[in-house]
Amino acid sequence: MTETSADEFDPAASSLAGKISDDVMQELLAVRSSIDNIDATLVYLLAERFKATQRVGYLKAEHDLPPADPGREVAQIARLRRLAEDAHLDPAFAEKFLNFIISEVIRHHQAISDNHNGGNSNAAGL
Ligand SMILES: O=C(O)C(=O)C[C@]1(C(=O)O)C=C[C@@H](O)C=C1
Repeated sequence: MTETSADEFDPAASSLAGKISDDVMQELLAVRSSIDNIDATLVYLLAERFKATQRVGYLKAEHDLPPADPGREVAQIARLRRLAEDAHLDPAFAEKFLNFIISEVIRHHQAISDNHNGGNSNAAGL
């Protein structure tokens, strides 16, 4: 089987090795195991989201629609802020995070559109 970068991951890697008690290190590693699972899930979720937005990007390019839809973004942000509050997550962080993702999506949409229109801009590597 081909070795992937995930196979090289050392879950016990730490700058704290040898500096803290074994008990504390064991507890830290146990919590980090959950963090690693959550981070992996985030990567898969983001990959799925970008697959979906790529379809939107092609649809928009084919129909000559602008990459950004500010009205949609306002609704999305208001919704995510409400969800964040319910989940006891800082709504300002949720908004910043969504804006960060959306700005990357818009960059991808722009690259798809430029490509579709015969340009050679390929900022998003698409
Ligand atoms: O739904 C769209 O129209 C998209 O292009 C997707 C998306 C998003 O990432 O959620 C990105 C850009 C738009 O401004 C709004 C939303």
